[in-house]
Amino acid sequence: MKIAIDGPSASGKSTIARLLSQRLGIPYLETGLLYRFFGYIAYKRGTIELPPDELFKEDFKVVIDVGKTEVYWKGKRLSEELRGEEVGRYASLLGEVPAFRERMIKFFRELVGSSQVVGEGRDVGTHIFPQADYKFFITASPEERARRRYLELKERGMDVSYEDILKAIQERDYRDANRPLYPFKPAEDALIIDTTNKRVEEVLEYILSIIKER
Ligand SMILES: Nc1ncnc2c1ncn2[C@@H]1O[C@H](COP(=O)(O)OP(=O)(O)OP(=O)(O)O)[C@@H](O)[C@H]1O
Ligand SMILES: Nc1ccn([C@H]2C[C@H](O)[C@@H](COP(=O)(O)O)O2)c(=O)n1
Repeated sequence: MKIAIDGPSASGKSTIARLLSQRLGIPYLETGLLYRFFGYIAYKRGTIELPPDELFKEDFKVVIDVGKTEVYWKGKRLSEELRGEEVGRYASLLGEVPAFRERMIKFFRELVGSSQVVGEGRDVGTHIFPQADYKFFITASPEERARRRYLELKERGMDVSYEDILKAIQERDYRDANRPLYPFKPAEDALIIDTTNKRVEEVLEYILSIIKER
């Protein structure tokens, strides 16, 4: 079984996908983490003008398992290095490059093959696994998503402002949705779930009820 969970930044899709993976015992693929990894490489080099084939020559490894996706670079697991807004911005800018996105789609398909997966990101249900058995699009208002991201980064001890995060989210939403090729949008057959006024547990139980119904 393949489940696609897509949605905009800070909508809560990683939280839901990770919990769903654990409840179902199916490996979790956090595609945004790989975009963030290459965004990190581009950030360190100060440019996104990097051919996909050159980026993929990096010494990296991806491990997907129940409840987790891990990225290793030169043998070291990267985590906090990938979570900041600046790396996210570089990741988003790379996501605008069609050749890079096509290379990422190929990479994810080869990584998962015919195995079961809960795939989460922006284009899992539209392009990575269009034949997924279930497709959910998790969203929330920009203000609520900024609030969630603000609380998340503050809990990590980062000195951030709600206003800056809201602006970054709105800019990224606009950029992701207005890409000439591969614009960010829900799959036509995705079930859209607005979580603005919903708790994580409510969203998870609702999704599980949909999966168990079939
Ligand atoms: N329904 C919810 N209500 C309140 N907070 C939530 C909800 N869902 C997730 N959160 C919190 O919002 C923050 C962002 O969630 P998460 O990282 O899952 O979003 P995301 O869509 O994967 O973000 P991104 O794609 O930008 O990485 C986390 O701190 C998470 O605990
Ligand atoms: N499948 C994906 C996953 C992510 N991206 C881009 C878009 C985001 O701005 C950025 C970071 O992802 P996040 O950690 O916020 O999920 O990477 C994409 O274009 N396609």
